[in-house]
Amino acid sequence: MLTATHLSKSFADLAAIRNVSLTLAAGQIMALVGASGSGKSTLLNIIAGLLDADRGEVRLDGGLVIGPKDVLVAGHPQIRVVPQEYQLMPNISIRENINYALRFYERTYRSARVDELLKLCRLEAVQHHKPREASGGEKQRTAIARAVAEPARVLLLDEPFSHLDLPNRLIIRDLLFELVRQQIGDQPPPACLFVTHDATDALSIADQIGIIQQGQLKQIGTPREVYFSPKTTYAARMTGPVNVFRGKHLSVLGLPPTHPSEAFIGLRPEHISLADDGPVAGTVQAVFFQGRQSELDVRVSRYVSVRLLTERDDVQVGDQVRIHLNGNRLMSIG
Ligand SMILES: Nc1ncnc2c1ncn2[C@@H]1O[C@H](COP(=O)(O)OP(=O)(O)OP(=O)(O)O)[C@@H](O)[C@H]1O
Repeated sequence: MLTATHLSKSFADLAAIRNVSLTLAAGQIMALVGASGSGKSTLLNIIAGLLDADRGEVRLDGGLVIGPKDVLVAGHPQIRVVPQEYQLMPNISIRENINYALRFYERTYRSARVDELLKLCRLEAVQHHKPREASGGEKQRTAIARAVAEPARVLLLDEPFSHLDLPNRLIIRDLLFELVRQQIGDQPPPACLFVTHDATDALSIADQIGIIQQGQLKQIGTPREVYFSPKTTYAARMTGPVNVFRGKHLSVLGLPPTHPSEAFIGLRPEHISLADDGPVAGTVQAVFFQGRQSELDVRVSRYVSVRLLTERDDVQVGDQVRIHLNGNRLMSIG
């Protein structure tokens, strides 16, 4: 069990991390989602024992994770970090990069373990390539293989999806999913924490999502809890497309006045539908094709437009449509 308690960290007069606490159990994946500059990397480095916190502490299974100022070599042997820039050794092959992490092990075991990791991380075909000959996805997978080569209790990843195309993002997602279920010998599976500014992958893979804003952990919950019950507009927007309007707009949207007029209300696009007998009329302003469905912008009054999802593919800009909003899915977001 990893626990961070009341962590704070300032750089000069900038409070980068403010009183953050979290817990993460073995075999669990947590994603910290936040905008650029919200403090994600700073928090990750403190948890890894690579940066000293000003206040608070990190413990792994009860033992203190000591910051760099009090140890000879920064970091914790059971906490592995996959940095954003991979930091592979450039002059040796992918196989040798992974092998290096196991250099203190006996040769036969080492070779078998490297083979296993190359297979798991789908790197067999490129194992003899140098990092510069590898794609971003392959480098990312090499960095992950290297990090988990020895059994670890915690795997920390900084923006593991950010530079990758969709197929590679899916490979990494599946790989992380597999890794936290893998037990080596009698060791428990690792806990995994990653930081990201894009919640798409986080929603599909994480057991817990934390929303970080200006150094504060504003909300923590399952992906469904945070997605469907965000506490703030920021949490709603960080986790996906959302319509945000005021209580006073409910009537123009065909809904009863259940909220104070200045209250912010959110409604996900999937909870608004085109319906021939819908109570609200509007004009289609934009159509964004997304494959299985399209996202439509529909203007319902001079001041109110909504975004909705439809599987219909016969709708065009300028069409007059009728819509239905699912009032049961309104989210109070402050
Ligand atoms: N070593 C440092 N010295 C001074 N300020 C720093 C240092 N490291 C981070 N900061 C500042 O702390 C804040 C949080 O930075 P951090 O890198 O943790 O954010 P982030 O959420 O990871 O951002 P990004 O998504 O852009 O990587 C930023 O305002 C940043 O400029």
